[in-house]
Order: sequence, then C-alpha cells, then structure tokens
Amino acid sequence: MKQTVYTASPESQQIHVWRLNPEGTLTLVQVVDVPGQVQPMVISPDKRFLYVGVRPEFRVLAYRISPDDGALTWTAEAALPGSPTHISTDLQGRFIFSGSYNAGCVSVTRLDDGIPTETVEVVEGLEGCHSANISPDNRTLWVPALKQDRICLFTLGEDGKLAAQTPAEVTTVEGAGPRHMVFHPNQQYAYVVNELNCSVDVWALRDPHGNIECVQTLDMMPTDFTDTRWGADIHITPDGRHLYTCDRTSSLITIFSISEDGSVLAIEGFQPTETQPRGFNVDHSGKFLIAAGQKSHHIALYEIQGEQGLLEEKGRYAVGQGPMWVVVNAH
Ligand SMILES: O=C1O[C@H](COP(=O)(O)O)[C@@H](O)[C@H](O)[C@H]1O
Repeated sequence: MKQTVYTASPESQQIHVWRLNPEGTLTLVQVVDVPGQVQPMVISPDKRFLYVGVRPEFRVLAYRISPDDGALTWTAEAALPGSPTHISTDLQGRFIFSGSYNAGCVSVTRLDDGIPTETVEVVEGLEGCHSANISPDNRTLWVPALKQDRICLFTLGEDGKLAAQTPAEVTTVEGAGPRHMVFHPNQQYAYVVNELNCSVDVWALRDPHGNIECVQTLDMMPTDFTDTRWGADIHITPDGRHLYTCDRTSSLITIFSISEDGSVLAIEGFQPTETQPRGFNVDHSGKFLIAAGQKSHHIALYEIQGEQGLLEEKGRYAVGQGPMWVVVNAH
C-alpha cells in the first residue's frame, strides 16, 4: 500500500504533498500554489480527486490525484454559498457537503463523474456550523452547529436534498460546542469533540428503541488544566481501538482507548505536539498520526504504539504558513 499525505497551509496558500514511507518518514513530492486560502480538504471515495475549500472567494477546487505518486493537477472548481469550514463527500462520491461556520449553513454540491457542478441544497440557520458527516450507511448527514449546542440530522435524498429527520437533532450540554466527529468502524457509535468545553461525547447511533443517545461524556483535558479550552479535531484508527483529539491552547493530543464494542472511552495519555494543532489525521494502516501546528508552521509525524495507542514522534517538517488540515490517501 502506498500512502500520500496532503497538508493545507492557508496563510501561504499552499498544499504540500508528501509520500508517507513505511518506516515513518515523509518525503516531499510537490508543493501546490493554490488560488486562495486553502482550508478543509477531503479525498473522493474513488481516490481520483482531492477536493479543497478556499476563500475569500468561496469555492471548492478539484485536483486530480496521480495514482503513481499522489501529485495533484487542478481540474475544476465550483462556487460555494459560504466560507468553507469543513468539506466531506457522501460514500458514493455523488455529493460534496460544505459546512460554513461564518455563514451558518451546510450546502450540497453535486458531483458529475467526480467534478463539482452546481449547488443543489443550502440549509441555513445552523449557527457555527462546523462539519458535515455522512453516516456509515450513507443515509444520515450529521451536522454539528457549534453555537447552538446541537447536531442536526438530515436524510440525504437521491437528488442531494436534505430532509430533517424525526427527531431533527440531538443536543449537547449547554456551552459544549460540538465541532468535529468520527464514526466507529462497527457503525454503532459516533464520537464528537466539543470545542468550547473540551469534552468528547459518545453517541450510540441506535439504541434498542431506535433512539440516538449520548452514552458517555469525557473531559479530554488533564485534571490540572485551568486555561481556556479550545478543542479542534478528532480521529479514530481504522481498527476502532484508539481515538485521538486535540486542544489548541495547550497544544496537546489526548489519547483514548476504545472498548471492544465501541461504547466506552478511557484516557490513556496526553501527547505534547506542534503549537496550536487545529488539524491532524491517522494513516490508513493505523500506524501513524500526523498533526499540523497552525502557529509552529510544521507538521509532526508520530508512530502509534502498543495497546494504549501512545504516540512516539518520528520527525517534524516545515510546511508553509499556518498549516491546519491533514488528509491521507492510500493507493
Ligand atoms: O475553530 C474555529 O473555527 C471557526 C471557524 O473557522 P473558519 O476558519 O471557518 O473561519 C472560528 O471562527 C473559531 O474561532 C475557531 O475556534
């Protein structure tokens, strides 16, 4: 398996393309100058395209991915209705979802053979909309609205329209600020990092009565932490054994183990990382984690070790200005 790491650095308007070597090093393949401040990124399910959200002219750009070395070639673009804070696709590669914190909306862009075309849906009134996440059955779009302490639930239609479900949302405790989320590979649980109180909620997707229910809430910070909480990202290993979150004030990654059935998290440790880690990701083998320091202008590569999933730093790399998003492709 070959793996390529893409990092987005909005202040220098660059994407860095890295080969991830099996021994735990990165080799620079390409630096792409992007026509705009590049922030969120996602790889198409068929691995042919990297989609990136840019500003101040709000667009999604599609770059074709070389199957040989992961290098990028600009291919197409489409306008977005608001500043893209987060982008993702459905699992069949038919639609791009863009969540906009500043515009308070989520939008759906149709993909035609991987090429972004027109906007087919915009749902407004989602204050602090911070991500859009399709469920493992490709049916439900989970959209955290950070400023409203709720996660809205929409059914994705064949035409890309979003229909509010019944119930239309689940709510967090007041002031939590739900931001990013991941699903367990067993498809039974979702884990949400809450930005403002730095907690992690475990959501059981369907209990025996068909309800979505919060079954655990954990503080992700060390017990002696007293500064402003500023959670950001969350990722899970492909085997569903380890979960990671990050906080930008302390520049810490919190390491969790996950129970066999996915229902219970336990903190295993804290890893100091690059300054102000806004984005990170885990590779497809579950062996490595790559974190971006928005203020250190470097990324760090860690090896995931042992039963606890602790992190050992293998190297750090300069990566333009203000890196804040990391995605990994396996090809
Ligand atoms: O994490 C955060 O994100 C929001 C939105 O970010 P943007 O890059 O889409 O403007 C930001 O305003 C907030 O302060 C920050 O904590």
